[in-house]
Amino acid sequence: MASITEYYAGKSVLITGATGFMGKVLVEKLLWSCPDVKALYILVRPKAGQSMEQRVSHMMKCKLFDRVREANPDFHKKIIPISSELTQPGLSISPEDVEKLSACINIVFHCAATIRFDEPLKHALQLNVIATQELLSLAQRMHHLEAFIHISTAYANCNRKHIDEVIYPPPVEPKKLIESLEWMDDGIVQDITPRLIGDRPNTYTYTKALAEYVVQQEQDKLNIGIIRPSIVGASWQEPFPGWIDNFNGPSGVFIAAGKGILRTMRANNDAVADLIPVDVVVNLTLAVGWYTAVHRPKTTLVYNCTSGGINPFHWGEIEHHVISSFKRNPLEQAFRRPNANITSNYLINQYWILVSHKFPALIYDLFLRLCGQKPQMMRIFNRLHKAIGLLEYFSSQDWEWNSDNISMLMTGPAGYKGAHYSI
Ligand SMILES: CCCCCCCC/C=C\CCCCCCCC(=O)SCCNC(=O)CCNC(=O)[C@H](O)C(C)(C)COP(=O)(O)OP(=O)(O)OC[C@H]1O[C@@H](n2cnc3c(N)ncnc32)[C@H](O)[C@@H]1OP(=O)(O)O
Ligand SMILES: NC(=O)C1=CN([C@@H]2O[C@H](COP(=O)(O)OP(=O)(O)OC[C@H]3O[C@@H](n4cnc5c(N)ncnc54)[C@H](OP(=O)(O)O)[C@@H]3O)[C@@H](O)[C@H]2O)C=CC1
Repeated sequence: MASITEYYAGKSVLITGATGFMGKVLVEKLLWSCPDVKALYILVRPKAGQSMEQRVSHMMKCKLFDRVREANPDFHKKIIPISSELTQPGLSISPEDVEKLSACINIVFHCAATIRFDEPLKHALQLNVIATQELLSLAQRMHHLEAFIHISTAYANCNRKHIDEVIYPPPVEPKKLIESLEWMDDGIVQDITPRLIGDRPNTYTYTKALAEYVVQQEQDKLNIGIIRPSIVGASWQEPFPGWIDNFNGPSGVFIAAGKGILRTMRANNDAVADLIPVDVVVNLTLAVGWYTAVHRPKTTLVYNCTSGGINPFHWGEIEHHVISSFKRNPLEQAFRRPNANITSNYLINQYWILVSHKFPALIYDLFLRLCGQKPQMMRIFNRLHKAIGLLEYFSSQDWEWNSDNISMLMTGPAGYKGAHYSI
């Protein structure tokens, strides 16, 4: 049986979301560990005044690609950007590109999504569900497709306490929801969103659950694997320890604590902080791609890519590590000396918000005004409070994920023994 590296040799891979946090690490790892991969086609849109080409060339200059660049200065020749805006019909891929992709792609990794918790439902649906449907249709036109790997989230079913590696019935039939929202204006959709999402905390988890169902519907036509990472954090080992380029999830909270801005947050000290390093998720993704293509499981396999069941770490411990490491390595231009406490008590948290957040912000803004500068601290705290308000749901409770399929992948007859792809 071909090893993972052998499997990818000569293959053409399509990646969505390659400019994102996880996508970039996936591209790098493929180029590094599978140097004989034939080509990586990446769907990219122009953004923030930069053309697709400018964005890709900027991305390849990133420190993340240093080791690949050193090993093969021509590595960029393997990356073939395809212009695509995923929210447009047909993913706005030109007919020539559709033809090209249909003729050559062997494996698809679908990483693109909106991961914002406050995304309006229509947009989250458009990107996370409708674009996924469109990509599945495109995949069905690919003559040599061996596997379609969809990146979901461990929190797609966070309305349950115990989460198995199965696709649960969707909260609503996606097709019906898409049809009904089509004629509603944004105001109406906003009004009914809380009723629709029900016991899920945001439109992100809701639409990711719908997307899983949409993907599973194609299991008779495509060879599918679904990966559900929990809270994806900085890299553990590869390409070097600690790589991260965003403020999503806890990383923004950590930075705010390191800057001495965040002093209090509501979380459960004893709840498991299910963090998973991005390189571990990417290793698993490549292993799942290989397994799905080579072993062709009869039904869609779901992989709960979580850490809490194997190596539990708690929010209370995180508080200790974050604060002590920022004390040892202080950040530049900190507002105050780092010192943050987490509490599960609402009233205590409100008290400290008043005393340690709002009052100092007020004083500092007064000082800025007196110096003839624009006040800014209260605005920063308001944004921080909005962000942590959206995160609290995840830091205040525990989930239990079954991870039998991950164990099967690592230790079963197909066990890939971890070399170069440790998970
Ligand atoms: C002492 C420590 C204690 C520890 C306790 C820790 C507790 C942590 C708790 C719980 C974590 C649980 C998490 C669960 C996760 C589930 C897992 C998943 O499945 S997926 C991922 C989930 N998705 C998200 O994490 C998105 C969450 N974020 C959002 O939804 C939004 O960002 C939001 C609503 C929080 C804020 O939105 P806005 O619009 O106010 O801000 P914006 O657009 O994000 O960025 C603010 C500014 O920062 C810049 N910025 C962002 N990233 C940057 C970067 N890398 N470099 C420089 N600037 C950056 C931006 O450009 C922007 O600046 P400009 O206003 O445009 O000037
Ligand atoms: N980060 C996390 O903690 C977790 C993430 N996940 C899942 O992992 C996947 C990747 O997440 P992550 O890398 O963190 O997310 P990012 O936000 O960093 O990346 C999202 C990617 O999707 C692309 N994208 C978004 N909108 C469009 C669009 N309209 N057209 C074309 N491309 C678009 C972005 O492109 P552009 O650069 O142009 O914006 C970017 O490449 C997602 O499916 C997410 O749900 C799951 C669990 C945890």
